[in-house]
Amino acid sequence: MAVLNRFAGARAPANFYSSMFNYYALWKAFSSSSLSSEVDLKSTLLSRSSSSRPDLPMDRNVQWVFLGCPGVGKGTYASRLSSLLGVPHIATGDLVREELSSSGPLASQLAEIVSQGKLVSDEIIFDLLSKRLRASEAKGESGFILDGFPRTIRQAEILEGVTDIDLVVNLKLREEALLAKCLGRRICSECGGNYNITCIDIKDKEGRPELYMAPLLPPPNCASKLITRSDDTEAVVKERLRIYKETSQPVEDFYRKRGKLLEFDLPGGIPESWPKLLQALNLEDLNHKQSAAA
Ligand SMILES: Nc1ncnc2c1ncn2[C@@H]1O[C@H](COP(=O)(O)OP(=O)(O)O)[C@@H](O)[C@H]1O
Repeated sequence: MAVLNRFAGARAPANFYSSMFNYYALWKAFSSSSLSSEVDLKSTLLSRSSSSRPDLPMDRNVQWVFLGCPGVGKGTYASRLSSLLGVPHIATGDLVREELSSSGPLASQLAEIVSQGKLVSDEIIFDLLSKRLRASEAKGESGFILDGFPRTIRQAEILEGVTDIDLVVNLKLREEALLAKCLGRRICSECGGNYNITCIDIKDKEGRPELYMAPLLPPPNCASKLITRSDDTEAVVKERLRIYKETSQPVEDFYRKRGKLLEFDLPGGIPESWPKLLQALNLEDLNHKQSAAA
């Protein structure tokens, strides 16, 4: 249970609450460019932390982050782990798409940014994330697995300043597979299920399979309702990959230096990768117990 104890060790460290003033000091460091939405995120996260006050012998749920290039499968694995651990899976890309499909005031601005593969401003992201965290708190949820956030060093610094992240899982996959996986991605317009019609089959020099990922085909009731994300075109995916390398890859180093990064090379599709990921996270027993109870 080494990894789980170290990272998922549910109890907040003893100095977590006494160091809140440091968080405030750190927060103030950003205040020259401070945005009201950042303040919202801070107060939301602090109020979530204070719901497990140190004088109450209460554990808190995991607070994890998933990093990785577009197409790597962050959503797939983060969502499976969130069901296993009983915490919400919060994907900022989903929050952006929900806002986009609403008739809210931000929709047209977001449509333009997303269609070019660019990053949305920190102000908008903090605002969407704060709202989402408040909604989950109102439902009595605690902990989270963040997917797609933080994506810049500034976002990482702000998050680090307002709450304790236990573990950052960095999913990695060969570059050749990423573009193909984005282009093969399909979503059921009715249930929101994620599928992939691409079969990745990369051979080594002797023609042996080096990376094989079977397609993830939809069940018959979703098959006629599949849609493609508007930003999953070749030109936009290439731009998202470029921006990831330039702006988001430094976030890996940020967490590596803090000893929070768990690198995970995907060995193949879900059948090969999921058990290995559970092993790396020391969650095999929990998975077995839940499967047996189901
Ligand atoms: N943390 C973030 N900061 C800025 N923009 C974001 C963030 N998360 C999502 N977005 C916006 O939403 C889009 C879709 O995000 P996501 O679904 O995570 O895509 P990807 O497949 O590229 O990881 C991004 O291209 C970006 O425009």
